[in-house]
Amino acid sequence: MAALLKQSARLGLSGRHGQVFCRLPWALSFQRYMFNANKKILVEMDKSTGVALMKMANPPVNLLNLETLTEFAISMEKLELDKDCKGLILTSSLSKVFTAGLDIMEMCGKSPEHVTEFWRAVQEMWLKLYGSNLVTIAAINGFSPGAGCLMALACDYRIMADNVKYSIGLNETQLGIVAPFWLVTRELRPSLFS
Ligand SMILES: CCC/C=C/C(=O)SCCNC(=O)CCNC(=O)[C@H](O)C(C)(C)COP(=O)([O-])OP(=O)([O-])OC[C@H]1O[C@@H](n2cnc3c(N)ncnc32)[C@H](O)[C@@H]1OP(=O)([O-])[O-]
Repeated sequence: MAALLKQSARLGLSGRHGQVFCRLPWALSFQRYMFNANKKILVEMDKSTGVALMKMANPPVNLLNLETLTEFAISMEKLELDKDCKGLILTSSLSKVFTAGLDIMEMCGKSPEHVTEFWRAVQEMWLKLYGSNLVTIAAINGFSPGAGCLMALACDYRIMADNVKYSIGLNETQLGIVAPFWLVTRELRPSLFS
């Protein structure tokens, strides 16, 4: 994946929003930094390649709760502000789960205010990823139901571990959750709305 990004940079390929890559100056080579606010989202930025590796790290199944979604949005903002960052690989620190999707406990028995705040954070996560100027790659290294699939769809490229046990898909209707309109209109059935 890093090689894919490097190759894109060498060929001068454009990102989704017309961003053109260029080689990094020698002075920045081999520089790395890491950040994580609450350790649910780990980011390792390699300035020599311009590629950031972002790992979801919320065991046991990387649930996307309000805290994790907020941390994700902040991490994306930091990377967007880093002029050296050209690409992002989004993956999981867990061995067999990319993410189990939205934490359904955030929608169960909670106040309307909390649920509103939670869904706003879900939309913000999608906006940050889908609207990113970075070249984004989802490295799906395990199960990826519901919002895990949404995250993968929001990236420019998706690569999934070659294991028949792992599944990916939008299964939220089985839980009585309707896919948000912005997901349907922008990614699933765009031709219907253009
Ligand atoms: C598209 C836009 C809308 C999106 C909607 C969604 O994302 S809707 C969501 C769509 N997502 C799904 O439908 C995911 C369904 N989950 C799965 O398919 C499996 O958990 C797995 C295959 C991801 C991992 O299998 P595994 O054998 O490695 O792990 P395990 O199964 O033993 O789980 C460990 C613990 O996590 C708990 N927990 C899990 N998920 C959720 C959740 N979403 N929430 C809360 N809790 C959840 C589980 O109950 C258990 O708790 P316990 O008993 O320890 O207190």
